[in-house]
Amino acid sequence: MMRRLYIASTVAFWLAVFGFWAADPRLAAEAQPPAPAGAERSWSLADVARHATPEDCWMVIDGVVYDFTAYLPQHPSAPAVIVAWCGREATEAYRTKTRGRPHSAYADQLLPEYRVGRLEAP
Ligand code: HEM
Repeated sequence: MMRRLYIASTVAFWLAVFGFWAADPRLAAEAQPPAPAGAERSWSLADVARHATPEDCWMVIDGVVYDFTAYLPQHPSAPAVIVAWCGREATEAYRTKTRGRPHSAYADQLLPEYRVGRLEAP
């Protein structure tokens, strides 16, 4: 009788251990390797133009598409200065701040966080 109880509880223990292991979300993450670099999404200018409001603001800078919606409230200028570029190709505006002077290296470092893909080849 005790022997059966011992075997049953041992089996139950290891089943529980296996169950927690199999349910670990980190395993699911490992099962799906990150998308290869070439698999980044491409967007057309028409796609970008559909995100042209302060509540949904995409831009293209140097062929890269960014979603700056979350950044807009942090931008140091008057909102209108940057919002005017939502939904548009904004490389020149970014390079010159529309005032003939470039953004700082710090500003450049912020860009990758907002990247959502590349502009598709014409
Ligand atoms: C594309 C349209 C944009 C325009 C027209 C624009 C314009 C400006 C202006 C007028 C200023 C304040 C005046 C000055 O510092 O000279 C400024 C500052 C700044 N902007 Fe922008 N900006 C744009 C996009 C961005 C983006 C996308 C970022 C970063 C994600 C950014 C980051 C900053 C930062 C960090 C500053 C503080 C000064 C500096 O570090 O250069 N801006 N911008």
